[in-house]
Parts: sequence; C-alpha cells; structure tokens
Amino acid sequence: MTESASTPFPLSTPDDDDLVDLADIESSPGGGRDILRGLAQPTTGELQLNERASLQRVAGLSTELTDVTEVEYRQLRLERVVLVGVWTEGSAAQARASMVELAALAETAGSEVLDALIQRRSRPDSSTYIGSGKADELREAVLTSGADTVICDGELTPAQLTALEKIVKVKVIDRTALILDIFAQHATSREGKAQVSLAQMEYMLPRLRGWGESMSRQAGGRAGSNGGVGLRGPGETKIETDRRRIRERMAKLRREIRGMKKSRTVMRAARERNAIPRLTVAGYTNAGKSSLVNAMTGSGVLVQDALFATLDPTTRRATLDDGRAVVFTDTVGFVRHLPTQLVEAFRSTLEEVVDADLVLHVVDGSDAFPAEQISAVRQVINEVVADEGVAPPPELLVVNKIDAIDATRMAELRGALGDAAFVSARTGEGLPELFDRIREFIGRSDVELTIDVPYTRGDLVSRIHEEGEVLSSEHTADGTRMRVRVPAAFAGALEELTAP
Ligand SMILES: Nc1nc2c(ncn2[C@@H]2O[C@H](COP(=O)(O)OP(=O)(O)OP(=O)(O)O)[C@@H](O)[C@H]2O)c(=O)[nH]1
Ligand SMILES: [Mg+2]
Repeated sequence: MTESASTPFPLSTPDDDDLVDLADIESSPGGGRDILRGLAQPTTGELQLNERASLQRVAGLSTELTDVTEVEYRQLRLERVVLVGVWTEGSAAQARASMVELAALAETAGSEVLDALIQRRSRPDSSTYIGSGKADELREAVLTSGADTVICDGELTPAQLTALEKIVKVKVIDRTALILDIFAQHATSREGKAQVSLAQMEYMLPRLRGWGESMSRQAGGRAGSNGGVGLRGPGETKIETDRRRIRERMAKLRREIRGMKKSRTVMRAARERNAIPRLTVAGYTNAGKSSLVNAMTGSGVLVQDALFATLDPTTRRATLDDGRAVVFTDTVGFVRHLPTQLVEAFRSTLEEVVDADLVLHVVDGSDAFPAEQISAVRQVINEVVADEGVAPPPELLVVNKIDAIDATRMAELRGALGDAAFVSARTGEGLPELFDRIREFIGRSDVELTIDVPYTRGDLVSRIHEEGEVLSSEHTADGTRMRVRVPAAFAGALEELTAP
C-alpha cells in the first residue's frame, strides 16, 4: 500500500481535470499500468478519434479499467452515442416516440446520436437489459459507428450496467443518469446545483462498483478532494473511500439545501400574506410553459427548443385586465420516468406546484401522445402531494401549440380534453379565454386584510366598497386604516398598502 505522504505526485487541485491519475496507475498492485497505457490521457473527450477507435478494439478492454472515480466517470460529457431500448408494452409508435424522446434528451445533454436499436421483449433481460444476441448486435453498432457511449432507455440495475458494459466495451448509462446529467449541466442557481449534485450522488451510491476490485487496488498518492467529488484517501480501498466521501458530501449538501429552503419558505410566507393568487405553470418538458408565461406576462423568460431549458422556478407578476394581480411561477419540466432522485431533490421546487392556488398544466397539443405527458406530470404531482399530506391543488389543463395542429387533431383533442383551455403561446390565440378562466377561478376566494389607504386614494376606497366589504375603519394622520374583505386577486393590488 502506498502512503499518500510518500507519493512523488502532487495532490490534485480543484481545477485538475485529468481524470486519469498516474499516481494510482503506478501504485496499482495488479500492474494496471500496462493495461492503462492507452488511457493515461484525459478522457474528457479530447482523445483523437482514431485513438478512441483503437481503444475500442483492444481485446478485453473495458471501461472498468479507467482509473477515475465512478462519479467522475459518469459525469464525463457524453459524446457520440448509440441508443438502445426495450419495447415491453404499448404500440410501435409509442415505443418509437420514447426513443425519439431519448434522442432529444441525449442531444440536450450535448451528445451526437449515431444509431438507435430497439428490442421487443416482454421485459428487460435480467442480466444484460437487452437479450444477449441483441447485445452482440449493439456491440457491432458501437464499433461501426465509433460511438463511445451507449444510452439505455430505462433504469438499469448496477449489475445490468456492468454486464452490458462488459459486452459492448464502452460506457453504458441509463435514462436516469442521462437526465441527471442534463440537470447538472443546466442548473444555475446555488440551490439548483446543490439539488442536482445530491441527486447524482444518491443515484451513484448504490452503483459504485469498485472498479479494479479484482486487482484489490488500494488508493494511494492522492488525498483530499478535487472539485468536490474527488473521492480518494489513503489507507482504504477506493470504493470504501468513495462511499464515505459521497455520504459526507451528501450530508453537507442536505444541510445547505435545508438552509436555502428556509429562506424560500420565508419568501413564500410573505407572498401568502399579500394574498396575491399564485399560479404555477407546470407540465411536460418543452410543452411551452415558459413561452406561455411570457405571452401572459409580457416578460422574457428563457424559451428554448431544448428539454429542461428551465430548471429554476421563475416568478413573474402579471395584472389581469380587471386590474387583479397574479403571480405566475414557471417551473422545471417533467418527463416520463423522472428519476426518483430528482423528484426527491427537486421536492422544494415541486412544492411550488403543490402550493399554488391554481396549477396551469401545460400540454403540447402537437405531441403525438399528449395523454401520456399528462399522466406523467400528474403522477409526479400526486407523489409530492401524497408525501406532503396536503390536498392536490386545483388544475387547469392548458393545451398549447394549437397553431401547429390541424382541425382534425384539434377536434380529437377537444373531444378527449374538453375541459382544457386551448391556446397558442406563439400566436396568442386562446389567451383571452384562458385569462377569463383564470379570473373566474380566482374570483372564488375572498380574503381579509388590514390596509392603510392615503386620503388621496379615494378611488381605492370606492372600489373596495364596490367589489368587497369594509369591516372597520379608523382615521389616522395620513389616511384611513381599514379592515377589508376583498377578492384574493384584488388583495394583490392593495399589497403596498398592507398595514405593518
Ligand atoms: N408552434 C408553437 N411552438 C411553441 C408554442 N409555444 C412554445 N413553442 C415552442 O416550443 C419550444 C419550447 O418552449 P418553452 O417555452 O421553452 O417550453 P418549456 O415548457 O418552458 O420547456 P422546458 O423549460 O425546457 O421544460 C420552443 O421552441 C418554443 O418556441 C406555440 O404555441 N406554438
Ligand atoms: Mg421553460
């Protein structure tokens, strides 16, 4: 065993992005050095294409020989990928749609999709996900296309991942890891980043496989952390160290997230005091949620033809044409099989949904299977609702992108989703009706509050009398202190006057 103190190699630093550690190779008792010769280069995608291709043809070479921690390895940018799916139920068109979505997800993650294979089976193979014959075919596809990664359209067990990697001899990841990767790339806020890291580690923990276990390699030569997920320390097998470090870091992240959540709860409480109706815009990824918020509020929320363009909830105020104020919150999109780790991590974000006065559930009307999107979204909402032990928020279904569908399709959708509002965030069609529906909904609830109305605001006083009720009033030096009962939406307009 090599003591870290005696190593001639420098400790890693946070910006050390060499994922292959020479020190470890040299200290490998199993003589890993020979096998690793070709890999003692950064593997972050800077390998020349021919080098990469040649790597794949070395017999018996598998990614398990790469000396990076599992977490680092899984976080490498995906580059050239082959997709593979198991079609267990539903129509051929649905199976295809699932693969098309997987391709869109892969591209969102920054990879180039070279090939896609799908296998019809009653259920995924317990040992290799796809059947062994298909696995050989997959290996061929990987070789001919020069892919460096295989992405499976499902959640694989750690054993399945390992077994499949042994056959195809390139990195294999599953849908869950892919979605986690996208979230990791897109998260911008401190809280979002912390949540994603936590989710990634949670996913990774049971999947640490102890690469090089067969060589009973012990870590040496590198202690301390590298950019947060450097996970080696002296005197333990690498996998033990990895696990311990990950757990420590997860605990730290959980503490941090709890702190951030507290300040948001305070913000939310302030909003509640103001009684401005809160409308949360939720729905499947790429359904047009941000576009709808923009169309309804005239603001510039990021819109992109990419999955998961929005990760952090964005709140925008809008005034309905009767002067009632509302707050729209744009939220992270949902996707089929949203990793449970993410549901967990984004719980506080999802609580925004559960917490709303009204959820505008946006559906892409131009998608081939809107019903599936709807149930995927409802499933996540129900999960959060069940855990919180609260009543589900009222929902208004909004079918978007009606500019992109023909009359026949429109009639079908109206038949199936009669209660929905039909809009186009792009052309503005249907928005007035949507506003009517919103107004009708929020008019149902009245609130009581105490306000200080300056003498100059006689207009407000008459409106309160018209639309609400004055419970008591008392004249002061600069105005009238009033206890009033008004529609919740009107309370928003009185926000600045709320008495301390
Ligand atoms: N044809 C058409 N396209 C739309 C409409 N609304 C949005 N889009 C397009 O759909 C894509 C996604 O729009 P976004 O508003 O970013 O969707 P989102 O639901 O916020 O997506 P995420 O934040 O990634 O989950 C963009 O390319 C928009 O231009 C619409 O009414 N009609
Ligand atoms: Mg968005």
